[in-house]
Amino acid sequence: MLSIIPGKSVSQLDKAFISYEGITSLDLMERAAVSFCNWFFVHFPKNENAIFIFCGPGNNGGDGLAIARIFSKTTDKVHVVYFEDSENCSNDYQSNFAKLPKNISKIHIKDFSFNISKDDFVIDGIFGVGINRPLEGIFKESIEKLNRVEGMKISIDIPSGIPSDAVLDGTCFKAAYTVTFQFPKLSLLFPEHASFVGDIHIADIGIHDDFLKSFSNQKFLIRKSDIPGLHKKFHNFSHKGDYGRVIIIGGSVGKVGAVLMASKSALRTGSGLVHAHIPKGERLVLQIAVPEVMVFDSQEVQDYKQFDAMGIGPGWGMNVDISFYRELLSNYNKPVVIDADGINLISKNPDLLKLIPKESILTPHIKEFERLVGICENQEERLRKAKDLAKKHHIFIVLKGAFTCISCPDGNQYFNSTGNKYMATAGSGDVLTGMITSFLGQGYKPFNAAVCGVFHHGLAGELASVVKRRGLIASDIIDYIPATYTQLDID
Ligand SMILES: NC(=O)C1=CN([C@@H]2O[C@H](COP(=O)(O)OP(=O)(O)OC[C@H]3O[C@@H](n4cnc5c(N)ncnc54)[C@H](O)[C@@H]3O)[C@@H](O)[C@H]2O)[C@@H](O)CC1
Ligand SMILES: Nc1ncnc2c1ncn2[C@@H]1O[C@H](COP(=O)(O)OP(=O)(O)O)[C@@H](O)[C@H]1O
Ligand SMILES: [K+]
Repeated sequence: MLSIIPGKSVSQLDKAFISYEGITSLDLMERAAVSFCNWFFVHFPKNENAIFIFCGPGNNGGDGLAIARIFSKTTDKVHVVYFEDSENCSNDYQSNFAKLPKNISKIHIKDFSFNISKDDFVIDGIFGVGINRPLEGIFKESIEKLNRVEGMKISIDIPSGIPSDAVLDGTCFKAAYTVTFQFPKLSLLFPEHASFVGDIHIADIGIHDDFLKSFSNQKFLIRKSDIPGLHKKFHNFSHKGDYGRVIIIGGSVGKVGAVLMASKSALRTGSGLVHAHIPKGERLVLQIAVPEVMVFDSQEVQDYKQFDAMGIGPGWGMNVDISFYRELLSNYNKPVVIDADGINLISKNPDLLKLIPKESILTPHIKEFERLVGICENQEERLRKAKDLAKKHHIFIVLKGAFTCISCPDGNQYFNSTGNKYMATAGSGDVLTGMITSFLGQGYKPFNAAVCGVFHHGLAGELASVVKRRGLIASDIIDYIPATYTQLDID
């Protein structure tokens, strides 16, 4: 897992790393600039347009200057727009300013015309993680002007204005891309910043994972390379019992599709035996749609303990016999997955919270989460409350959305890196419920089930989006679950 370091620790990290590597801070800045340019050249291989690089007074501006120098080797159309005289800027800024070649034009921001055409590049090196107050004066005015001009806008490390760990207060540069160094800054993952951050690329500057870990703040990004090691291996003589017997409990008149999608997803994720518990009158449709699923109503299930895992809540409605739910949670002594109305019912009956088996996984979207913990001002507050809830009740909270966050009982928080906007469609949460339930039933530890669930779910969505784009529906995600095993080379 990739550690996410708080902004205030970045300079300590920097110092420790350069002394460990035996390099200077200027060398590290050069690595950052080279890494940025490598990304740029791959992304925009045929660039013949002007590149305007806006450099603030700190090391983010220093990065901008080093980038300008590298660009100037291949084009004469590089313009540095600066805010402060070099002697008032950081040391590494000054060194890079002194190294600027002659073919780069240097313009003070006050003399800049903001005459930028739509094919030009606007590179934002105004502020990085060192920002410590909302923008004012010339910085605010310039960024507001830049947000109005056309051009391909790219931020270095973080869009100028966003604090690295908190929610934006005031003005911010609006980037189409953010090329961030070594790890994503926490605030890049907040929904409030989506329209400023654009697409995120993590540029490697050679600080290895183990080194980062010692500066981590219990926050991590889940990467592709983390996933294979979390999967169980099954031998060639495995039988369906080894792959788990699970049940999805939910459905109500007109909402049985949610159970259908969750149970089909559990099958596609690898469950050996999938059962569905839905109201009696709704059985036929599910049986016809997914004949592999065994369908029951509550009278027919004698003992829920026979199941290796349960997924509770898809399409359940609020008209549920709460004493049945209470008994279900009280008598089952293994972790369960709770989603949708399973969560909403807990919000209405908070005494249920303490009955949830330890290490269970709750998968709320933002609204469901706020029903549970109260309205939150922003993502910062949601993350704080998710962490507290997970610790207090010894459960996992999977707060869904872009960069879904898994809060763990030990206080760690893991952000998913797969998925996309096309997955914002009815039923995609039911698919996730089925997938996590399936992994639990296959004997995965709850943490591994949650991480594999969100990662494979997002990856299935990405694969389906290649052909479906805005037309993607939740069933398409299910169809692509098997392909995620191929992608990750998991047999
Ligand atoms: N270890 C790393 O991650 C590396 C970081 N580097 C770069 O260094 C950046 C951080 O550099 P700095 O710490 O110099 O921070 P910044 O470049 O963000 O600038 C901080 C400076 O701006 C001033 N300032 C802060 N908020 C202001 C505001 N609202 N109005 C006016 N002035 C304000 C501060 O007093 C300080 O002088 C990173 O974002 C990244 O771009 C790279 O050079 C290389 C390695
Ligand atoms: N913009 C997005 N980027 C990445 N994933 C997304 C995005 N929007 C939605 N998702 C994912 O799709 C799923 C939606 O779940 P949910 O809101 O419960 O949908 P539903 O209630 O319709 O089933 C979640 O897993 C969420 O993380
Ligand atoms: K920036």
